[in-house]
Amino acid sequence: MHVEKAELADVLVFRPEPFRDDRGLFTRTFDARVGEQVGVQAAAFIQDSQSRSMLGVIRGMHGRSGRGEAKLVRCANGAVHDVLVDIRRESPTFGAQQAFMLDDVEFRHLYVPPGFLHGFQALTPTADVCYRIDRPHDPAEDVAVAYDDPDLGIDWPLPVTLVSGRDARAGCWSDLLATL
Ligand SMILES: Cc1cn([C@H]2C[C@H](O)[C@@H](COP(=O)(O)OP(=O)(O)O[C@H]3O[C@@H](C)C(=O)[C@@H](O)[C@H]3O)O2)c(=O)[nH]c1=O
Repeated sequence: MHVEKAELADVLVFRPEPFRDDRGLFTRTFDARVGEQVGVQAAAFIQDSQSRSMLGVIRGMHGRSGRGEAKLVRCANGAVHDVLVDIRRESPTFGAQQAFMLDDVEFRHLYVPPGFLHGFQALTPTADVCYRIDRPHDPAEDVAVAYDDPDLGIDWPLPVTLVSGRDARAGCWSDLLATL
């Protein structure tokens, strides 16, 4: 498993080496020893989640107030266009965004430190995204910015087929900036 630094400060991309044969494939999805070498402690991730999205669905852009949460994100089935936005004022990449292809071919696995907005669009008929967080989910700390906010200007690859009611009502980037 290799680890690459993303363009966004402190974001890491874990790249496993899937083993394929006539049966299908085997891949490690994470290796605690590799994580430890780059400062990511596997034991910190205390809640695992999985979502399934249909083609064109967007979930995001979601963040967390307070001290935020760190995340490990991967796509176990299908493919997603995954987007991060750095919302850490003190960061050299504050306000910048980066997109990643997460799929069940390369199995890239993102480490996202606290202080980011996160969202994705499903690129396949179904896409299963698995993520682990280092604090229990608390809806009271949910922060959201509209996926189509013009100031954020995220370039989603497909027409949008569906978003949640919460995401449809999400606030704007400039309002979030005023709170940071
Ligand atoms: C995120 C989450 C949701 N839920 C519940 C709340 C709600 O009833 C139902 C669906 O929640 P949502 O509609 O908020 O799920 P979703 O829109 O998929 O939210 C997720 O989006 C991606 C982009 C992220 O980065 C995640 O951190 C998370 O915010 O599941 C939990 O119980 N635990 C959780 O950790």
